[in-house]
Amino acid sequence: MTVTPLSYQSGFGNEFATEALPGALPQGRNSPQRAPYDLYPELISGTAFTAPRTVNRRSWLYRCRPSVVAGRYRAYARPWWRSGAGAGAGGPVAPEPLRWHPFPIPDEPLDFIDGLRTLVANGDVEMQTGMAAHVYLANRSMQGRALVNADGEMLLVPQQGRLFITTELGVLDVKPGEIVVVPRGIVFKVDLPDGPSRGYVCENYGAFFRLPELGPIGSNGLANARDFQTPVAAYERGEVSYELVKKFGGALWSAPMSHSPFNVVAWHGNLAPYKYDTANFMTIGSISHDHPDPSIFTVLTSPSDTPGTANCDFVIFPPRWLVAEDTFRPPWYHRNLMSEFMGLVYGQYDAKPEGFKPGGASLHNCMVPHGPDTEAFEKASQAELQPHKLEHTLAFMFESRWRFVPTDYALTGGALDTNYAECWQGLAQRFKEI
Ligand SMILES: O=C(O)Cc1cc(O)ccc1O
Ligand SMILES: [Fe+2]
Repeated sequence: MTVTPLSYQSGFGNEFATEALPGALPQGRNSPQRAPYDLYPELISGTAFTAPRTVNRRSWLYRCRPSVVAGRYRAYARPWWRSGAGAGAGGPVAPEPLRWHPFPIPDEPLDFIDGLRTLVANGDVEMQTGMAAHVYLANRSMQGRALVNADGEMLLVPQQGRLFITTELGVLDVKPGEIVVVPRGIVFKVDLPDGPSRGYVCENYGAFFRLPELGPIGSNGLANARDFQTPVAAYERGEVSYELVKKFGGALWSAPMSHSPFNVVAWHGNLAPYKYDTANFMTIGSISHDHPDPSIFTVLTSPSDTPGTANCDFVIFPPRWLVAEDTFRPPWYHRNLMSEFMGLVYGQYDAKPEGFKPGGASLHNCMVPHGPDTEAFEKASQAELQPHKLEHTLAFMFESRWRFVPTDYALTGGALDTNYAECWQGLAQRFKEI
């Protein structure tokens, strides 16, 4: 790679333009008869050509060889990476809340691809709807291989260990607390500079993630566009052989390449990977009374065809001040239409201070009742309501309009907390008719 130290372009969905060699980006046209440095122009579109301008995404890549130069694909069986509502064993999904202890990172050599385990999924990759939530449990960098996902965009939430991500469009260094999104169809590889690493992945089969509308909040707030960081062009020199692993139609495939797929010398456009530091999230909350809906914590949303009812919302619960008066401050008890998958990057989550651990997960599907555990209820209903800062904590939620189906790995892989529902059984009747 030619770029050290890493630099980024700022903004969300901009018309970015970047070249690793001076003059490599054609000016005034996209596909000149001969491009500078005899590079091949190549288009990647992330939306239909005719998608409305505001949601149209495409980029022009100027590369040493076009992507079509690759060997034949063979099936690459990886049973842990599952797709869509058929991801489970096939039986009905019990209407139970589920929780998982932290997923242990195995000792056997596993890179990001082989260490990926699907926990829950919904929708259908063929219909471009729904999503999967995975964990990755990896202990070595992807050596001589690259990954490309035709089924969806990949939102990575590192929980332990930094990720050094090489993409066709440049490189990103992502630490826990930050997230990274690689669009559908962009080739990437994951190196692990910190050794054994764990994190969560949202594989979004639906509409690409975008910033939520701000409504009465106004023109600033939540995740601000300028805090998103997209890499500058960087390319690998020389004839290095690669294995290209492709997710396509719910299955994995592998093809040999006699050169690096990371051979893009310049690019421009608005379809690009980006990272975001959740520390920059401008959190909004109640400064009078009551616990607001968690939609105020939406970082990114993938809409569905029904307005306001997301294919997937990516929501964070970051450090913040709690100041609401005469208010039960943790989440209320609730049953929701939307299905909720949660993970914890670090610290404690206020509704489940003990049982929900960093590196673990929970699932509350459509209309499955849940809320603070007994201990959290006792504490919060008696606490003296001073301004209080929730510190050193970062939980998140992938929330979807479609019910999640847990996989075999999720149910029988050893991390399931079989006593989860016990955490509410101490909620005795307190009602007294006077
Ligand atoms: O269930 C959860 O812990 C997530 C959540 C948090 C909150 O503050 C309100 C609703 C909600 O689903
Ligand atoms: Fe909830």
